[in-house]
Amino acid sequence: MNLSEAITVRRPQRWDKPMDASMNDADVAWLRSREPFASMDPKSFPRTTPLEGILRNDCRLIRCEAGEVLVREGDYGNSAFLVLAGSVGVMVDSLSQEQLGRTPKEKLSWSEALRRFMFRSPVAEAREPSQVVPLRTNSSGTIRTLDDRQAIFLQDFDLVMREHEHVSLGPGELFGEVAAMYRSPRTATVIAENEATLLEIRWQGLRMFRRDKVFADTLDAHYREQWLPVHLREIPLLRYLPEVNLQRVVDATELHSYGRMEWDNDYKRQRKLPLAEQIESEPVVAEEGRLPTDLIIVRSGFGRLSQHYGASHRTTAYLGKGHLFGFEELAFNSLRSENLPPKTLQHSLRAVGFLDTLSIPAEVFADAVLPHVRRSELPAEIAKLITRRDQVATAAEKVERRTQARLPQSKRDGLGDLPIVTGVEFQQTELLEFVVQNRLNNGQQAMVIDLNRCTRCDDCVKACASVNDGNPRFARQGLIHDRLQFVQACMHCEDPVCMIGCPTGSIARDVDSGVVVIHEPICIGCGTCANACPYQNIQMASIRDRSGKPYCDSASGKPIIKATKCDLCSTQPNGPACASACPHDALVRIDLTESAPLSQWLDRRS
Ligand SMILES: Nc1ncnc2c1ncn2[C@@H]1O[C@@H]2COP(=O)(O)O[C@H]2[C@H]1O
Repeated sequence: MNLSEAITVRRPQRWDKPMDASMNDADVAWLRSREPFASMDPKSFPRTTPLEGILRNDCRLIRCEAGEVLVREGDYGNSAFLVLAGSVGVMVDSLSQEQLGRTPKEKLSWSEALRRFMFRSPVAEAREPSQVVPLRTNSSGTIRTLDDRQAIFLQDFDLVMREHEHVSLGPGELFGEVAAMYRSPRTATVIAENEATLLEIRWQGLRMFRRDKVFADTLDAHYREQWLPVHLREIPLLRYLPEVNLQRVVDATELHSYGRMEWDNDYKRQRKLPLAEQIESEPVVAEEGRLPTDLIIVRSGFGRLSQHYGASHRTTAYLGKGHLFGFEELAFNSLRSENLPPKTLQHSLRAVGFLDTLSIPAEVFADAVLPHVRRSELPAEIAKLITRRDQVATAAEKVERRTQARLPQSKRDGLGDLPIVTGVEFQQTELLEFVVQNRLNNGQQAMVIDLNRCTRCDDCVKACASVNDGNPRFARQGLIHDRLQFVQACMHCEDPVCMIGCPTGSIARDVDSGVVVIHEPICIGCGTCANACPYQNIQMASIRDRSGKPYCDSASGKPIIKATKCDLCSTQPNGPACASACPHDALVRIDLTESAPLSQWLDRRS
């Protein structure tokens, strides 16, 4: 290429779009005079991202009023908040969905489902008035515009604060850092107790502030003390650990982050790369052939397991939240007899998009964790190894008692040479690679069609429309691999990017079922979720009444718009209409966050 003909443009910069364009020099100077920023050493920050720059571009000042719901338990969010003035209450007791303005989706009875079907409106996207705006009962929240924001308020705020235990946070205290740093659901609802000023810090800024050692250490110590024990206890392997052992694990665990949290922005570009290049571009967490040094637990994000295959790599499985890496190798190494060489890692682990891990050092794993893992939770080969070792030990004790002679060590451990299968055996490598490449492994309820059986009758689409206001929540289209079509319908993702930034908490995950639903009365139609969904599985729809008249906003005269998507027919007595309507058993809703369900489904059909 002749460079003299090139068109030179300024490459987009990280701070081209500040979080709050109205943040000015005076605001930044004022913030710099307050803690924790006053004590931060500007020299800790690189020239390209100075402290003042982070304050100006990654933060915004928010004024809130008593009763405003600032974050809701269970939501996803990517910012934290520093209290500058006033106070907020962190609700120790969970508030009900109704108190947060959401209407729980309850299953309809068969008769009610039938009645609704019979009397459904001929108008597409028809809604009753109660579905358009929140019911103004005493317990529901109301939406108000505050400055340029849509804020949701608790109506019976005084009563809620009196009746529910809460912790008050005042000036200088930070909240919302758990979800912002670790991409996990909000652990509590936080409400403004009075008129308060907050500094909202988006996660990129929060990570940059960690350049200041005191700030980073404070944040880490707080996480380690308050949240790490909770997160570790959620991992099945550590469920039965005595308290003292858990504390040992807490003290020794290291936290690591790989890749970029905004994976959703990158993946469309990356998936066009040839596979080898794609894999090479992924940050390596642990490498095949090396000795395992830690048990790695996926805290959030996604990982790819691969093995060398000729000059390239072959994907063998993918990992998601809660999955373990290196377990079998570490267990083998700690149980093996001395005459056997230690096992090296059978796979490499790479971050796909972003990956947050917890690493438990090998010796802590061997001493404090492995002895307390239930046999039923161990891989069969490892359980066998332990059983054989215990049998030998018991036999040795008997012999010892009888003969008073000591059994030689080599003999006692001599049954360790059992075959150990490490990692996940997988034949459908190309399918796995396709799933990871297109980040379909984010889907907990992906819609997959077996094209060998599908006759294109569209009964699935028609069934969806019949239970969804005359408008199907998907079209029979989507990525195809071999005989499988991965349909563009909400997958109820493990990492629900769509839920980040919803200003009213309208899009939320049902705690029991894991289904991501939109609570329409509090949806303000801003489109944040639809823009954020990396798979374009959310549509914005103008809504009407049963006679076909559009609803319009009384203040602006503009049509009322609502976000719509598949809700997995969570109110239907028979589950997802798409799957039940398929006359050819060609459509399935399937969990793609694990490799196994898809391969098992395919095995059953072949
Ligand atoms: N028991 C608690 N004491 C103080 N703050 C809490 C407590 N529980 C939760 N929080 C804060 O409330 C926030 C809710 O959102 P996050 O989970 O992102 O981060 C959480 C913490 O910052």
